[in-house]
Amino acid sequence: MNDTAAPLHTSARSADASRVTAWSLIKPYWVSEERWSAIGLLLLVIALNMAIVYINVRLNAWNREFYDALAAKNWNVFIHSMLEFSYLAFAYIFIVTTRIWFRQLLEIRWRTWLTTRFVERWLSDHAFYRIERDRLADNPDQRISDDLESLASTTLALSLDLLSTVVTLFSFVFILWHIAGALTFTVSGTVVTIPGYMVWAAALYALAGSFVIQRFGKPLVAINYQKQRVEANFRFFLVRVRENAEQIALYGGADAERKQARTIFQTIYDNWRGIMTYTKRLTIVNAVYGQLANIFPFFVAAPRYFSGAYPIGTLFQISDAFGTVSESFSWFINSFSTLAGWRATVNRLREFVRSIDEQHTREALSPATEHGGINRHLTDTQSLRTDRLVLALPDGTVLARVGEIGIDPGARVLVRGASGSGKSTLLRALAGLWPFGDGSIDIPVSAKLLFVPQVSYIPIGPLHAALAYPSQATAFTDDACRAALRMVKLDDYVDRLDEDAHWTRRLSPGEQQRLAFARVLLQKPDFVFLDEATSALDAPTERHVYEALLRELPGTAIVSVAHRDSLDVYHRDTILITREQVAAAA
Ligand SMILES: Nc1ncnc2c1ncn2[C@@H]1O[C@H](COP(=O)(O)OP(=O)(O)OP(=O)(O)O)[C@@H](O)[C@H]1O
Repeated sequence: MNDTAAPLHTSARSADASRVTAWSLIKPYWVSEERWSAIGLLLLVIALNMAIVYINVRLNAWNREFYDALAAKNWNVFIHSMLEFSYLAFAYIFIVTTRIWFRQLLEIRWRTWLTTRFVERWLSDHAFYRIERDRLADNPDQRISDDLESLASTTLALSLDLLSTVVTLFSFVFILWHIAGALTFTVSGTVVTIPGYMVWAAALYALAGSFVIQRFGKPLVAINYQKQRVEANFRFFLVRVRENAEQIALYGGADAERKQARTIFQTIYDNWRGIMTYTKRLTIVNAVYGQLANIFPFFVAAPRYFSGAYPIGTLFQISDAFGTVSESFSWFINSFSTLAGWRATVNRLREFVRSIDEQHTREALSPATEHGGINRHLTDTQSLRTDRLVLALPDGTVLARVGEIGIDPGARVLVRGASGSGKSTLLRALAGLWPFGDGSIDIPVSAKLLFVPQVSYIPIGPLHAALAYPSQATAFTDDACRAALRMVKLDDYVDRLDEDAHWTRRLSPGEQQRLAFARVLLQKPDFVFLDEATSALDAPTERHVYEALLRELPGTAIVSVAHRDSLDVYHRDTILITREQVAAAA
């Protein structure tokens, strides 16, 4: 539907041009109105990270002093080392705790910002509706809750760790280079000297490990992506069973649901087996790498130690520095699965943003909109009018030729037609949800339109809020709500406005339809469209609610879709919708 009358094909072209990158997901927060507090927190966390690196450097030097004191049986230096260790350890504990607190604070602030923006975009311009109708992206709920949480936390973790690692690496390479010295040996009579040989050994050791891990761990990216999807599908299935518990129970559908649960869970199982396979391989490589790391530095440093180049304290200091350097080099190795999960998250969010950006593309590329689709204009008139309106399906099949209709204020119009002829589709087009077809619709710009489907959405919460929906609960006084409830014969609920409940489960379908009528009475729209809104009511109650509507809202145009003749008396005009193929076949 083309509310602004901009041609559909223009939005399709601009959507094609949009490219979503990981950076375009990360950057907006850091240049937003919250940027100064965000950057301030980030700098604080970085400073605390640097303080930890500094303490690690001090602890490394402490190794030499401590082990040399042990070897020399020097009590005074030993005690001094112990004291030094105590205050270094205390500072370490304090800084690590403060750092995690500020990092988590930054995380939740970033996530809040992201979530607000994503929810806003998802709920704007009917994106949430198009995404479901055209199946543009699966499980938006998971992307907004899990993926955004993971984007904020993992991006921070990875980037802050990377920075600490680089600083640690430089500090310890410097230490290792100086304390371990050069290795000199003779090959076929030629004297070969390798300066800072322990650093090269650590780098080679880590790079070899990285290479092997890369090879073994790469498929984890795709498997992790798949994992989030299958988990979300299963959760969605369970929620649907929960939401439709009564219908399933009445149909005796537990067996069917059990089979379905098994089938969907099988995808989780298969995915998990894939994860197990690759985790096993990664664990073997990591374990070999980790175990070797314990002895490798001693092995490499041994020749110079045995030649008497340095005392035992320095050997331990070298071993500690070597461990830190190779650990820093191998940061990529240890972070591989985190990185894989992060990439999967980013890909899912990119796909989601693209589906929002390109939500109009599917409509624009549909054969049903090649002449511009249904154009909906807001005009300065009193009446709602259609001009050469044709309703079609997304594949271009013409559903019904509605042509010209006019609905004046206070009109009473009945929409009739066989099941599947396109009556609800006509209401969707009038509501701006259905662009497929041709022609135009003029809507009075200042008119309030209200659409009441056969099954109304009722939010979980206090009855007052459920009645006021989609307005805020405060929009209507308690007295107004009570009066509306009485008018639709919901007297039992008059004193329960503050009661919190899952009203869709609590109220019978007929009561839910009466609640929807009470909403109409409260909202007082200029045009109300009732799509089989009394299908669950008995004849006297149907009469009662329609009479209340006509009496209370005399100026409101009432358009009802109905199969039953009982509503004829409340309407003056009829629109007959005839399905095109049915007519042709006849
Ligand atoms: N998103 C969609 N994609 C393809 N076809 C659709 C879609 N939505 C509706 N239809 C088809 O459009 C036709 C008209 O549907 P609509 O709901 O307007 O019928 P209706 O006249 O209101 O029927 P009923 O009286 O049974 O409620 C149906 O055949 C339906 O299957």
